[in-house]
Amino acid sequence: MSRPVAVLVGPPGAGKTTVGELLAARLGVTFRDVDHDIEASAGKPISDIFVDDGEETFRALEAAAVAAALGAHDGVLALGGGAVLAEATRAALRGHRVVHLDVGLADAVDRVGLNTARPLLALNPRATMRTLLAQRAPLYAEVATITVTTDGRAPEEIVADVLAQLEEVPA
Ligand SMILES: Nc1ncnc2c1ncn2[C@@H]1O[C@H](COP(=O)(O)OP(=O)(O)OP(=O)(O)O)[C@@H](O)[C@H]1O
Ligand SMILES: O=C(O)C1=C[C@@H](O)[C@@H](O)[C@H](O)C1
Ligand SMILES: [Mg+2]
Repeated sequence: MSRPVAVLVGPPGAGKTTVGELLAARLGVTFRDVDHDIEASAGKPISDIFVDDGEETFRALEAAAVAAALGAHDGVLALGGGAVLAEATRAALRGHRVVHLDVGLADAVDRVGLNTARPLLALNPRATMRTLLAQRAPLYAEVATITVTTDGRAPEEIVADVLAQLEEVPA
């Protein structure tokens, strides 16, 4: 049984994948992204899972993939932006070092752009992102042991902040 050195959560565009890869490199550990795990198991992109099978099926696959990765990965683990919606996942995160990458509406929309790989944001990205940030803020706060703001900051600077805060939080 392994446990991640850090689990990254946050909205789409927070930089979980970007910062997670850099953080893992700095720590000399491997990086794993639950979104990629789900795509590998399903054999298709997340956008196709949403279209073919629906969001409810995706969320069930996601909760199972998070539970599996939490028990099997000892590096940096990034969760999908909506993983914290599942109560079971929030419970499973207790006792882990969970880093919330916080991002405001303007930066999140800028970063996500018009990328249709994010099915929830394919229509009206700005309004959807605003609703999503408001609904999920309390959930990210509930699971986080560390919160790092990412607005207007380069990934390297965010990683340095995460590393400094990780040193202060017992493993
Ligand atoms: N701190 C940053 N400053 C500027 N651009 C960034 C920053 N972090 C990430 N980006 C860019 O924003 C986009 C989204 O980043 P990334 O895919 O890492 O986000 P994510 O949190 O993993 O999103 P998702 O939940 O959709 O997987 C990418 O194009 C990335 O290069
Ligand atoms: O914010 C969300 O609900 C999502 C974010 C992505 O990471 C993917 O997990 C998927 O597109 C759903
Ligand atoms: Mg990502």
